[in-house]
Amino acid sequence: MNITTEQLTKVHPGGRRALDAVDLHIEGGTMGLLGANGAGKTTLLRILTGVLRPTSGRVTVAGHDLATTAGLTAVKRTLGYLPQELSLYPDLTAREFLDYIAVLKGVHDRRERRQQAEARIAEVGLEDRADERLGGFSGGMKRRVGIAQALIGDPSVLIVDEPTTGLDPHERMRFRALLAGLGGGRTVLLSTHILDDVAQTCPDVAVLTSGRLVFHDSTAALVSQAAGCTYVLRPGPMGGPPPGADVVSAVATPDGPEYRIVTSAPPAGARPVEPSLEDGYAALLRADPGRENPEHDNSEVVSK
Ligand SMILES: Nc1ncnc2c1ncn2[C@@H]1O[C@H](COP(=O)(O)OP(=O)(O)OP(=O)(O)O)[C@@H](O)[C@H]1O
Repeated sequence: MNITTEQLTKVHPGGRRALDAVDLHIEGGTMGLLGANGAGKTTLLRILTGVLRPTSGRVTVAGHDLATTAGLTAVKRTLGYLPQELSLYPDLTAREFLDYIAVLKGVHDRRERRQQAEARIAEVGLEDRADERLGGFSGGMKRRVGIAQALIGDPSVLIVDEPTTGLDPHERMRFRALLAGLGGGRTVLLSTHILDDVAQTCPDVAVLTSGRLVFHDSTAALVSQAAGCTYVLRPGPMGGPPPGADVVSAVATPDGPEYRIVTSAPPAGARPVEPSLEDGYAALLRADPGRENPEHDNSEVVSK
């Protein structure tokens, strides 16, 4: 199912231009959405889900125009959303909560609701815990319930906002495996700060910077942004990273720090290495003048 935005712009109350003429076309499959804090990711997701209205521009999901009441209703039926902050009722069991969400989504037949809840519980692997109260769930289990509620109605578009933030490494791995399994036949849009999540689950990726779409291509193409400019450097115990280079990581070694850098002017002794997604992302942002302050210049006066 495809999603298209044309010249999509959102100026929030107070004048913050969170999205600036974004033209985006997603044909299907799983796409990662990256960007610094305040880059506009959540604003974009909230517009796509119909929670927020754009200031200008057009959004269509599977050909339905979100600006029309009929289009909005059709899109809400075909779309599941896991927001950053999902309120779970601690006294409800997972099964009761999913039943409640199904009621909110308009599933009035009790037997159908039960079938929906069972199917989603199985899909996210919570069969053994479905009758426990949500208040006792771990962070990872809560995210599974979050995905399960988004899947009620078997939507063909799934939008997920920073689902692995705060999860421990094992929970994150399990969650990634779950997300990868949901992609078949669905369009999944995953917003995250965790580049590994994108590297592991998303064939395609888009990057927002200060509300502008600065990249949309395959994840491999983002990695290759750093081809020929990624190095490892050990400057010795007293040495620091070379000025002008982006330090992607620094490892403490007995001989002093080892820096992984992205630079077009490698210092003597720098060893070239194969780039990762982190390197590619750093290389992309190097070219962006607003990278030091993602909110630097996108305020404007809004006239009423
Ligand atoms: N309701 C609002 N009212 C006013 N400004 C807002 C509102 N929501 C977001 N903004 C501003 O719009 C910009 C984009 O915010 P948004 O939450 O979309 O970014 P983000 O990329 O999701 O950030 P993060 O990664 O920190 O969640 C920010 O400058 C933010 O402060």
